[in-house]
Amino acid sequence: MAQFWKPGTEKPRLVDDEEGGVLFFSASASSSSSSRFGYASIEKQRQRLPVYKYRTAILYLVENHATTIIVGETGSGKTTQIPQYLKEAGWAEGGRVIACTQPRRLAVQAVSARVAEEMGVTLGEEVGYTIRFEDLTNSGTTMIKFLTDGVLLREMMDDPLLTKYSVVMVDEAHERSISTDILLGLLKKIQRRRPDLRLIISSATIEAKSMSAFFQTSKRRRALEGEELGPRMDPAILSVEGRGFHVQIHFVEEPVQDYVQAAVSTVLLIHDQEPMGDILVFLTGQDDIDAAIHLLNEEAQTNRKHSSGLILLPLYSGLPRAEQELVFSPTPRGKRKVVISTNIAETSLTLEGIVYLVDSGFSKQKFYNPISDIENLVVAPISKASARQRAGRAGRVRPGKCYRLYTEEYFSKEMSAEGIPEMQRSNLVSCVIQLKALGIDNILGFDWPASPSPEAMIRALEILYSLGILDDDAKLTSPAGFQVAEIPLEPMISKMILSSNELGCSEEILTIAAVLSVQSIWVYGRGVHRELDEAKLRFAAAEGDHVTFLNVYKGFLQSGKSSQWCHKNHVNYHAMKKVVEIREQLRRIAQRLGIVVKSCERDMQVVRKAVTAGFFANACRLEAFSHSGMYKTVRGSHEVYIHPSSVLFRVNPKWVVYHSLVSTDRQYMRNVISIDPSWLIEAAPHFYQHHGQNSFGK
Ligand SMILES: Nc1ncnc2c1ncn2[C@@H]1O[C@H](COP(=O)(O)OP(=O)(O)OP(=O)(O)O)[C@@H](O)[C@H]1O
Repeated sequence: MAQFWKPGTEKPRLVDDEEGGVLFFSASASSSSSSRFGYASIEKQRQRLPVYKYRTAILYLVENHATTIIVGETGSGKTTQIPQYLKEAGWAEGGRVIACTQPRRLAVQAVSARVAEEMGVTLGEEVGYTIRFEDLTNSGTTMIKFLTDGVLLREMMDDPLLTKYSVVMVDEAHERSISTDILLGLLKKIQRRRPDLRLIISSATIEAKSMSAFFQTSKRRRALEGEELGPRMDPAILSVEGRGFHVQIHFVEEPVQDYVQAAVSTVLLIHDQEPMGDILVFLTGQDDIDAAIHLLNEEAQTNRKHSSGLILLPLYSGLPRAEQELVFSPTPRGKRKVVISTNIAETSLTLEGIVYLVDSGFSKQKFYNPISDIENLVVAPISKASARQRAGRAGRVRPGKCYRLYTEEYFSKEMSAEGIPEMQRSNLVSCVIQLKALGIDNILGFDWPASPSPEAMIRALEILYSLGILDDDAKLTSPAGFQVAEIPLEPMISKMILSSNELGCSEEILTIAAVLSVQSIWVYGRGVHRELDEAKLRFAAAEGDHVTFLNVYKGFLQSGKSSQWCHKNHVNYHAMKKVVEIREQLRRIAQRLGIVVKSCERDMQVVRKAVTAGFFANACRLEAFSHSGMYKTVRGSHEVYIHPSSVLFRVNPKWVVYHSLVSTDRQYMRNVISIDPSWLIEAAPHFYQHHGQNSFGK
């Protein structure tokens, strides 16, 4: 096992701040920084990385084993160096390509840019990348290609044996996203047919033994498949010792009550007391991030001394590219960047100026209950593996400090070692459709690194059947099933888009699909609830949130996509720009699938019908005698409520469908639209009749 960061001996204490009464860390001033970091040519920097000493060993193992598992500290050089070693050793000769997958798009772009820079080539030529909706590779010249694991799965639809790749490196495999797990299962299958293909599984925080067990093939099978002719089929494990720069770890002495407030206080404390260097803060989502930025801005207005020179940069997946890229730009002299991020920045990224890390200890995670068929996005504690990855964003080009907003005792005794694989806590509708599209019919018998529950599988099959995506033999229907598999969105959204074609409202539905693909188009902040509610009223539509989104989108376009307009209306400018980007991409895909992009003008009934056609499984009915706004889900009879952020909060129409649920003290429906129950039977007769709930008395 790799060595991990040791908690610092120096414990910060929480003390009362005299001026503001907020709680601060009391950490002593940092030791010298960057003594080891001076100017060095890129070649020298590469040779200094811990992985360099293992170059020969890595190449030997890859040559001789079908699968090599590499565990090495964060920042030791796995992602940027190994693909280059492979290329230098000839694995990209003869038109073959070395692939390196990442769970996240941002990491794909950042590491490919870095590798192109190290190799002194133009990004998109010898080194390229592909992410959803964007391909920066050259089929004639690209030798090293970075891509998301989801994109590699999509490539398998056209080329099931991935014939153009000589090596596939599945990086950050500890994340265990659904795509990573499907990919691992399929790569294992491909290996049997392609002894020339090599796999590398890498991470700083992976359980190498269990991964190795997954790739282990029995001796009998090895003999049958003629191992003596090819590489050894038993996986090799290599542990890369050594780390970049020291990161001092600090824990709070007492648990914090409010991690957003504590994160803000810590940023201000670092700014007050520590030498220059940028700060990276991990919170859970756009709402937390907006709240933290709001608090820091308030601080700037009331107490300039505290916060002058801070440049605040949010970072989350819903942010438009241009805004995301600001986090990579150099910090102006005399300033300090504060990047406030979700776990999008947790793995793989090197942000050069980062010296200080603030870890809230939480992230938003999906949890699915196949019995109730309810999937929630909840704020939940992270695992030790995540905490180590977060700390590892510092100490990459100079020494760093990591402030954990949880106690050392909690970390060592209560935090789980690894997260639960996404496969075991998600709705599997998207996963099943992907496997079906890849021709895997026996999904229950598929060789998974961690098996999903059969209940979740059966639920998914049933919903896909009701959506008209699978037929009686559980095969993709033609054309609907194949079309839905082509659209890189949740199948329910894809189905909504297909239905909008028949209903003549695809213009509107593409906008709604784009808005549902970003986290929120509203600006949330502490103390601005009333202003936000008033702003929402300006756009609110009696039909519900989806129609309200159309009003906001129209207003945004009419304003000439103005940021002032957004500011005035509490609309998130970044999110709206992202909506415009995604909508354009969806429009192109829709046209390719033969969908006629057409507006229904003011007929919102067809828009609601199209939403119902995709989301009928999320239908709910208001309890007749409930004054508290209690709904019951039509399938399963679970108690749910309209989220206060919805324009239908307190309006409580009798029948609604929702897009997603969030769970706090209750189960709340987010993005809700009112419907007529007769549309449910129209949209999914099987689904409701099957559940014996076809009596929709109005
Ligand atoms: N954009 C960059 N600017 C400056 N240095 C960089 C950059 N990207 C990488 N590096 C240097 O290369 C080192 C290795 O980075 P790399 O991403 O290969 O490590 P890794 O072992 O894959 O880390 P992780 O497990 O965190 O993904 C970093 O620690 C840093 O010193």
